[in-house]
Amino acid sequence: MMGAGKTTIGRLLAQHLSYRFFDTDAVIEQAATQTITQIFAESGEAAFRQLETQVLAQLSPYTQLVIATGGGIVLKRENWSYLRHGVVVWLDVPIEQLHQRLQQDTSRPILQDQKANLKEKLQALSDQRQSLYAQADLRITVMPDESATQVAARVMDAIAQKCQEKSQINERLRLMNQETPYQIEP
Ligand SMILES: Nc1ncnc2c1ncn2[C@@H]1O[C@H](COP(=O)(O)OP(=O)(O)O)[C@@H](O)[C@H]1O
Ligand SMILES: O=C(O)C1=C[C@@H](OP(=O)(O)O)[C@@H](O)[C@H](O)C1
Ligand SMILES: [Mg+2]
Repeated sequence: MMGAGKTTIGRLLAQHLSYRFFDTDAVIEQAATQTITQIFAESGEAAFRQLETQVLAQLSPYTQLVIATGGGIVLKRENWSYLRHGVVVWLDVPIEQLHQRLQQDTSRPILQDQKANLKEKLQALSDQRQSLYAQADLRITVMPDESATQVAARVMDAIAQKCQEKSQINERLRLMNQETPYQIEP
């Protein structure tokens, strides 16, 4: 979700891993030489979503990078084929924290006309997207008082564990394929 910490924690993860870091919103802003707010105002959300897909498609084949996406990346089915090139992490942050973080924010156009009932808007967006966020490989439930550094450390551990599980499964599959096939008596 917006405000969950994707940009902040993504950058920390990249530093820790010595990977390159890209934020799809920042790449779009640089390429369009417009802010996200200007793109929404002048070209509309659909145009923004197209740019978002283009940027993700261009970044996804690369390895050794961390991509922080916008919270709406999950909305297009096509985006999932690109996201699946990597390990997808869902930072699940309580609405109360998102609300606190985004009250003064002016850079997220979807929230700007709803400031009076920001919490309701966030709750509605979260409800709409919950089943999509749940398609992530990893869900990190962030505690209200957890710092970005602490969250980044937990994401690192969870990714390491996920990779270990995957390599164990692959090793088991490899061994199974090596076994002599069962012979049926004539
Ligand atoms: N764990 C955290 N604890 C407190 N504030 C955070 C934490 N993670 C991010 N923030 C703050 O919340 C705001 C939104 O973070 P950001 O990384 O831009 O989120 P996103 O990219 O998911 O929208 C920023 O002001 C950031 O400093
Ligand atoms: O959730 C969304 O639909 C959006 C999230 C934003 O990014 P963050 O999630 O980094 O705030 C940005 O892409 C745009 O304002 C739309
Ligand atoms: Mg962001």
